[in-house]
Amino acid sequence: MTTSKIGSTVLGHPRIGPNRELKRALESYWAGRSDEAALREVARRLRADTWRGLADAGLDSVPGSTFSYYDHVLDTAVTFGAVPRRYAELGLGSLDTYFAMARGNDAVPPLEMTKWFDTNYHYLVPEIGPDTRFSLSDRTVVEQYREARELGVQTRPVLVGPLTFLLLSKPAEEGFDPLDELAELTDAYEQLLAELHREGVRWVQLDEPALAADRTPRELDALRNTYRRLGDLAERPAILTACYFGDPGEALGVLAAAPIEGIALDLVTDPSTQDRISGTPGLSEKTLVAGVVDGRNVWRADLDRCMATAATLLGSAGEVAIGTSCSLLHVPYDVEAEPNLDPQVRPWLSFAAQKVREVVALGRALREGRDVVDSELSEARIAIAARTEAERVRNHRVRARIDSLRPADSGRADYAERRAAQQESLRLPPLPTTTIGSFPQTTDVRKARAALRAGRIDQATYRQRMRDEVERVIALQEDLGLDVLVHGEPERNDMVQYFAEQLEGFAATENGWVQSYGSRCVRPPILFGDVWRPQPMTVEWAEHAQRLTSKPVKGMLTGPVTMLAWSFVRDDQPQADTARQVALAIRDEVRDLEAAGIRVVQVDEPALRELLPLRAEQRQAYLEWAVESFRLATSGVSEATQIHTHLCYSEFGDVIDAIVALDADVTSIEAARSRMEVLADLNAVGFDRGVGPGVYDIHSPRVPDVQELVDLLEAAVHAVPPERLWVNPDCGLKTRDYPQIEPALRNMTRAAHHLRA
Ligand SMILES: CN1c2c(nc(N)[nH]c2=O)NC[C@@H]1CNc1ccc(C(=O)N[C@@H](CCC(=O)N[C@@H](CCC(=O)N[C@@H](CCC(=O)O)C(=O)O)C(=O)O)C(=O)O)cc1
Ligand SMILES: N[C@@H](CCS)C(=O)O
Ligand SMILES: [Zn+2]
Repeated sequence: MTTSKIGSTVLGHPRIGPNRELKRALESYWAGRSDEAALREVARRLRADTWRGLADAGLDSVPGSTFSYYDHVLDTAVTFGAVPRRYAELGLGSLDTYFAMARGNDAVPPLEMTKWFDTNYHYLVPEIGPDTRFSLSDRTVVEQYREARELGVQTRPVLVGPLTFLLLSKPAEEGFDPLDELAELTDAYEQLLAELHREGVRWVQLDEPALAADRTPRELDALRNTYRRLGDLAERPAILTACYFGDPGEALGVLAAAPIEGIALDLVTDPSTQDRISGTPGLSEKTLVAGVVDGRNVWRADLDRCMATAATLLGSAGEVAIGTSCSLLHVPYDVEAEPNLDPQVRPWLSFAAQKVREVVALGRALREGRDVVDSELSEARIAIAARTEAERVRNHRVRARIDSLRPADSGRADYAERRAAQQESLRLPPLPTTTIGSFPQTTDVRKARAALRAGRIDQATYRQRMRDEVERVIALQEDLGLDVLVHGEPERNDMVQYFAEQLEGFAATENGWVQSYGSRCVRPPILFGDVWRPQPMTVEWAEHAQRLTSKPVKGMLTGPVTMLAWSFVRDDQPQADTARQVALAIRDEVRDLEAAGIRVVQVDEPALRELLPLRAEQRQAYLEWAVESFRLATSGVSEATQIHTHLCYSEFGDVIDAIVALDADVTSIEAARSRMEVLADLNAVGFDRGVGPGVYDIHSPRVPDVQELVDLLEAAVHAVPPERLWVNPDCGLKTRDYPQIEPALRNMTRAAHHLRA
């Protein structure tokens, strides 16, 4: 096989559309406002624009699978026939079967959704069982290659690699191991590779990010066997295996020894990857795609440093190509779409469009010499120097305050003392009922915010509408008989962005949308400098709500770890230092809430598990700063103030000790889908605080009936003494509608009253 060069490339691209065209088309189709043909047309246009844009920008190799109707892991499952029978039997067309797997419908719940490694993107978990018959069942990959070729663009199809696919899957039944099916799945990949070869595909990219996590000898053997088999196939495109989100460790040697043509490495996340390359035999014949441009953060690349890295690799591989560290899926489209960004910060940034240009410039510099891209190099140099030297980035008040912190600032009074003081202050019934914070973000609420942005209404009108919404939410909770109320968070566009917009050191974007799952997007704020809270951020809303009721209203804040996890964070200081600064800002807010008469404050940390390093050896250091920052944020109040925290996204096993160490008075935790198993895990580590295992899954529109809630609560009471048990949903209600949540919450309070009796 003669292998063409890769030169310069990106490993993947955003796909929601520069103006969220796909989001709108999907939601319109799901709501029955438009038909399949209209949706397919939007999709076709987005693909064409992306491929042409990448080719016109000068990338030597354009990734093919830059589009997905919902999720690329689901796409791979469908390609190879991993469609569980309950969806296939619905008798729907291919697109609606796909959406049934993604979203569920009246007849079936969706596949489980979970975090894509340590990112804020969520994928659908394939279910593999004895019934799964892998075969090349869907030829979208081939069709899209043809579609691009007709536009004059030669693309490199991208799929999730076979090992990562099975490692991310879950067994359809107990005792079944998806990895046992690797040989059959590899047959199906072989079939696809052969078809792609017949079409004229030159390179195919197989993503194996699972190699950035610890892998067992059995898994490494499976990797070896699979890539040997794929490599030995006579008629196939060249194979590029992409390892990203960290150092592939021993797996690099396995891949280097495999008969494949290329390996893409993430040279941003972990410095040890670069050191590993020179000591790895077998690379000298291969293409090495040096992932020197950060694919998941937004800082402008230091092109000189990237060039230096690429240059040191030149002797190690047959071809050194320039690439991004991972897919650009995790960054917004274009800095140019942000006219109102802070002008000082703007030149420091690079979104997908800018990153493509950086990769192209580096590719040319490596091939033709630095002179050909002299202006790009010097422009980058000026921006990097400006960012390094900017006084804006340092706030001396914050630094002095951090320096003066003492260990006592991260600890509260003894729990027994706190418990007594809180009982005295709150006088709650047994099994108190509450919610996690947000109530439905109705169209009216979002329209009011859009109107404010567009200048159609003024601040005062907007605020009055939000205050009216708070009144409705409080009245509803009174009517439902909940015990600890919330104001409902109507004024928040997002639980991270809302705070970032009010804190110094953060910049918010207007159009910097990044896909979180399916059609849902977020605009991660940009944390560029020392963090400072100029004034209270939530107090007036909590106070307003508290004035409307005699029940305690719970103040609602986002914790330091989650603020970092869901922002683009600075890369010029350790995350622990940044987290401490954010913690201080939250600490001040918690104290101000207390001073305003708020007796319960919840500090959400849903991303605690998400930021856990993929390699076990790095976890302890992370958990230490994560816990310390939460404690710093929450330890500034008296013992009578009850601190709650909330965690979602299950899989708490690896962070269970950290949950105890947070020292919150009450922890609400996702549990409905795992039938309360997390309670036993908490007991096993001696957790003795209040706990609210979520009793119903807010991710589904289904309304649970009283009996099933009673059953769940009975299971919970078996694991936790009733005086420690709280009753609440799994997570916030912002994505649901009132017709779903009213009966669900009513049933929840009824179930709690039943158990109390
Ligand atoms: C809990 N989750 C969150 C994560 N990350 C965050 N940063 N925030 C989170 O809450 N990660 C894990 C999970 C992921 N889950 C979700 C759930 C829901 C969404 C979601 O609904 N996103 C919204 C956008 C939210 C937002 O920013 N809203 C703004 C702007 C709204 C908007 O688009 N307005 C329209 C006009 C208004 C209209 O006509 O409706 C416009 O500008 O065109 C706001 O409310 O002001 C989404 O729509 O995707 C995300 C992650
Ligand atoms: N308080 C937030 C937490 C979501 S994880 C909410 O209720 O939406
Ligand atoms: Zn949650």
